[in-house]
Amino acid sequence: MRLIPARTFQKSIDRLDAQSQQVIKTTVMDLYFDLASQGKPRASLRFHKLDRTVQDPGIRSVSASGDLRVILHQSGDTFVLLHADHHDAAYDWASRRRLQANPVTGAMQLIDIEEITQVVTRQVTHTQTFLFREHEPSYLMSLGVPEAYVDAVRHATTENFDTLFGVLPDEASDRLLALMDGELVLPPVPVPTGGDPYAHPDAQRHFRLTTDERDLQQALDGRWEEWTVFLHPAQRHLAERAQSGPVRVTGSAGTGKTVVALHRAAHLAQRPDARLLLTSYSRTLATRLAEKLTLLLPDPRTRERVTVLNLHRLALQLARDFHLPHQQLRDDEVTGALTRAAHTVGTDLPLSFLRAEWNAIIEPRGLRTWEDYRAAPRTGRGVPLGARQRKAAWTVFETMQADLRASGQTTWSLLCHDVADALAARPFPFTHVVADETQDLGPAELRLLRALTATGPDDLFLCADPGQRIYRARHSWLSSGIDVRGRSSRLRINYRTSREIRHVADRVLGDVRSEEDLPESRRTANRFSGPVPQTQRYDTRAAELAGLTHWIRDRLASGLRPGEVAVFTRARPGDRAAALQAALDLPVQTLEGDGAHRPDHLTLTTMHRAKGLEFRAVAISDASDGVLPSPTALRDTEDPADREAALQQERQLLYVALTRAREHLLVTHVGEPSPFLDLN
Ligand SMILES: Nc1ncnc2c1ncn2[C@@H]1O[C@H](COP(=O)(O)OP(=O)(O)OP(=O)(O)O)[C@@H](O)[C@H]1O
Repeated sequence: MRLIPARTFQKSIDRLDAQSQQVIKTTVMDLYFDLASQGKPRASLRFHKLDRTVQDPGIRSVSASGDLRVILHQSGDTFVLLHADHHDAAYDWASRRRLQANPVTGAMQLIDIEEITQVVTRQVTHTQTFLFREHEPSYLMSLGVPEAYVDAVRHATTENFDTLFGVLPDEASDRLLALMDGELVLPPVPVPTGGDPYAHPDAQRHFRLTTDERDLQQALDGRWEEWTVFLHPAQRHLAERAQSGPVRVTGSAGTGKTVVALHRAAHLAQRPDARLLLTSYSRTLATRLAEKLTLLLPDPRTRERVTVLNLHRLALQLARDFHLPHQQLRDDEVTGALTRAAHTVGTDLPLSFLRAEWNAIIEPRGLRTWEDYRAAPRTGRGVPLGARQRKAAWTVFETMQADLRASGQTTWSLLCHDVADALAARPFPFTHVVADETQDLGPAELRLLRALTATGPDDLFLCADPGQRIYRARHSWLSSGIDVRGRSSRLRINYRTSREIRHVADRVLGDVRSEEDLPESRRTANRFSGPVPQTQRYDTRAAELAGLTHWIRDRLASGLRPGEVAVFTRARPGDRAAALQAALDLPVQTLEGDGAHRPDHLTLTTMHRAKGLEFRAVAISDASDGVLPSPTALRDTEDPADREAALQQERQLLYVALTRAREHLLVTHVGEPSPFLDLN
């Protein structure tokens, strides 16, 4: 006997009130014990087939207390828990569902028949170019398209595929998107004759196969969040597959890259000799990763094999251990040091040029000698440099570096290079490195990551979205010794945001290029629809604050908790935190500390700190002309290439902020809107 919970079952229990949830849990455990011990449920559960209105003859109902019902499917001694709800709603749900194996892959699929009828009707009214018409039905089914949807898929057009992809199983949408990107998509291996339709990787996205009593109890206690158990086949493949070298996982915002990084870390940590680093950009993100990893690795002995630390802290820790200079200069202090060196040397090169050259070439690459600088390519720099000028510039940089060394000071990139150099003479601290948010790593950080573990199988696993690069200019990974060719994969199912929010964010972002300067496809399928994002103009800051307060109150009144709502600003929020706190009479957190999740706090923070996080409702405050792009970010960008890069980073920053929202999005501006919001 098997009792298999489906993803739909867990989602349905989540929607019930606490008391009903408890009743359902007790009923399911009773059912489990009855089936396991005597092969049939006790009479009081009123286990029975549903009437003729149901499309699938395998559908059954079980009575929990009162009018609560559990809908399940029986086939021989396999029982699948599908749904739980009050009587009428449960029966209505059941009347529209069919559980059937895909005729080509053999994987079990749950189908919503009414949805098909609606989608097919909508699809066939269109007469534009059909996207998948040339593909044979059997090929489409081999990609995971349920038989009942084949017709709709063959009628999909560039205008309506988005809605269709929202209702197809994720694995099918993912493969169809890959076809649209021009990839050769190989079907998954089908279930062998006589094999188990629930064991196929496609089915594991929807059904939890291994169920003993403890496992079932955990599911019922809500200890399996969807992302912990129901991985998409592409995510599972990436998390579990042995790799011959560095891997790059890419995907636009909300496509589950962090989830894959967590599962990859948990998978590698099963090896008894593993010493693994799981890292991300900021302290907040590392804290969140650590919280989530514990869900995947409840056994402390396995968990101990993983160090979760943001790269800054790790580098600083190693620099201290290795007795390297680690007192880091702030940006303005770097400018001061450069000004002093220029003065000592007596150059006539403009300071803005020297600063840009230091930022783009010398510091990130850790250039220490004239020979290295002379040989360094200046591709992408707008201002050409003659040999004499180059030598003159180097004299300034050399003087500055000598000054820094003499006073035990350094900069972030130089520190990374020093630590990487020191590691070369020591045993590798880690057997594997899994890193998230790596689009923001420059040459220095990449070199450090590379130096942390030996080159070889399963060494580096890097998740990145080039569209979310907000700290660094584009930089080739290959030139930093990280070769992911043949080991690069894209995730295409967006689990976070509504289709409406994604559309706005994608339009703000525009085209994106990869680390190696190749165009990046950003096609994704969203799993749900939501309210249309709003843009609101105000004439004064005070009116804007009042508008924001009103919007937040509405969200809270509609049932959202304070921890599910966030406001993001381009500049530091300053006294706005206190003003919002007073207006709403709620605690407000700015994420400047450890970044731990506080469900009773509203979040008000910068767009930069929003990176990697998510909220049900997000307001972007003061996205006004003159504020975004930030004039400070564009300062010292006389070189057109620098200016273009800075503008692109500001645009990507807005994209990051917009894509933190799951359901509700408000963008406000005081006076004219940011030019990035001009979407026509
Ligand atoms: N297989 C899955 N099933 C259900 N939910 C998932 C799955 N994978 C990811 N999610 C959910 O989707 C949301 C986005 O996931 P995640 O943060 O991993 O995306 P991301 O690609 O790292 O996003 P970003 O680049 O914007 O930070 C999270 O709420 C996560 O729990």
